[in-house]
This record gives sequence, C-alpha cells and structure tokens, in this order.
Amino acid sequence: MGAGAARVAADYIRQRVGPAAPAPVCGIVLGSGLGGLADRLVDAVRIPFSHVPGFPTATVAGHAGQLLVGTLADRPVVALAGRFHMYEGHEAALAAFPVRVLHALGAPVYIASNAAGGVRRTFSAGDLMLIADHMNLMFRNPLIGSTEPGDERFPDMSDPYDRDLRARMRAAAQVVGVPLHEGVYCGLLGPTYETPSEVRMLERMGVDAVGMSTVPEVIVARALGMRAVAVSCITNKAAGLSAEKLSHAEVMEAGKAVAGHFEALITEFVRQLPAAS
Ligand SMILES: O=P(O)(O)O[C@H]1O[C@H](CO)[C@@H](O)[C@H]1O
Ligand code: HPA
Repeated sequence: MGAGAARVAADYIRQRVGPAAPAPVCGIVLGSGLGGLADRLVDAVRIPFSHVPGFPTATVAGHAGQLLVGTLADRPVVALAGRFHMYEGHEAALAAFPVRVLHALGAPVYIASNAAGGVRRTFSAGDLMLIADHMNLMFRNPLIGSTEPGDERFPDMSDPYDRDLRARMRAAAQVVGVPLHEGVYCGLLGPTYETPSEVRMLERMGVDAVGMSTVPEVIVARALGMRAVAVSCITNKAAGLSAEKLSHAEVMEAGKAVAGHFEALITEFVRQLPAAS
C-alpha cells in the first residue's frame, strides 16, 4: 500500500469534502476508547472506512471506523476514529497506510494516540503519557519491500517523536491543567495481552507502556518526512502488576474515563500548532 494507493484515497476524500477544503494542519489517529475527540470536530464530513479506497473495515470494538475532515480549535484537521492493527491480519504496511493518506492530503504533522498498559509501576489507569521514544517488538516493519520513490530508504529513528512537538504537547498540558507523563512505548503484535514475565522483561528493557499499535504508523510518518507526536492513555496496569485480569472492555472503559483530559490536551495542542510545521 504505497503512495499511488494513498493518492487514490486522498482524491476520493477531497472529492467528498469539496475542492475548497483547506489542507489539514495535522492528521490524528484516535485509539481504543479515545474516539470521542471526533465529536469535537466542527463541520465534520464523516466518511466510513469502508468507503475509502484501500481501507479495510475496522474490526476492533471501540474503533468507530470513520475518517473525519473538519476543524478542531478552528484549525483544519483530518481525524481517524479507529485504526488497523496487525493482529487483525493486516501487513504492517496496511496498518500504516492511513498515515500515507494523511500525508497525501497534505498533513505535515501526525498525531497518534493509543490505549496502553502501564509497565512503569507508578502508572495507573487514567494517566496520560507523551511518547518520548518507542521499541518495535512487533518484529515487522511497514517499509519492508517498499520501493516508493518518496520514502526515505533508511529513515533515521534517533528522534522519531519530534522534540519541538513534544515540548508543545507539554505546554498544552500545562495550559489545560492535565498531568502528562513521558516515557517509552513498546509495540507488540498482540492480540494476546502480555504475560507477567513478558511485562517484567519489558520493564527491565526500559519500557513504560505497552500496546499493539502506533509503531508502524510512526515509522511511515518518519519515512515520509512528517513530524510525529503521540500520546498513550494508560488504561490498565500491565499484566502481573495488579490483581486485575485484563480485558478490552476495561481498556475501553478506562479510555472513556480519561477522554475529557485527552480531548482537552489534543484540542489545545492543535490550537497552538503553527500553520506550516
Ligand atoms: O492501540 P490502540 O488501537 O489504541 O488499542 C489498544 O487496545 C487494544 C487492546 O485492548 C489493542 O488494539 C491495543 O493496541
Ligand atoms: O496491557 C496492555 N497490553 C497491550 N496492549 C494494551 N492496550 C491496552 N492495554 C494494553
């Protein structure tokens, strides 16, 4: 799923929203239980994923499966309520395809969000974590086999989450009074949650939060030269760190519980985003 397919999808979306629609200042993907931000978009055109050429259908509960074009804090944005995961049977390249479409629509900034398990022992459900860096333990890379002329062949990953955007996210958190931690996100394939031993291993490796998404998307964003920033919503303590059993229902509930903070944070961040970043 490369640039050609992304252009076809972007052309379809432009045709749905009309030629006068301004280029988005950013593209946002909303993770499990975090789709409520979509309702904050003003004058939104909502397009089901199934209508977008090249998009499969979202199969995960808590992912509405809609692409929205509208304004947030008076800034033009494109938001995806839902994403594609590799555990749904998709190749890494397809999991990251929406980012190519956001790029083809002209978004210079990619904002990822996700639900994640807290590996750092002081984390609890409802905490928000700015992603400082990630570990790709999915052992898949969305750029494998890519011959896209626009792709950086060997993307530098020494700073995948843009320094300036992270500073802006911290500043936005202060403005809206939302506590924001910062740490390392680790992407695993899923769909099983981790075993307690795996969580102990991740902890020793320096992981703060664990999930099953985001990494392929950010790799593609970097390959395309987009600036990326990402926020994890800690929906549970990772396996073995509490007596609770893990369930996706709990993940979604916790996501909804922190939605107010999350939405305020992202809205303020978008409000402060420069026009051409
Ligand atoms: O990363 P998002 O899509 O937010 O969802 C997270 O929550 C689901 C597990 O409950 C997994 O899909 C995991 O990746
Ligand atoms: O504990 C978790 N592990 C992996 N993915 C997740 N998504 C939400 N919580 C978790």
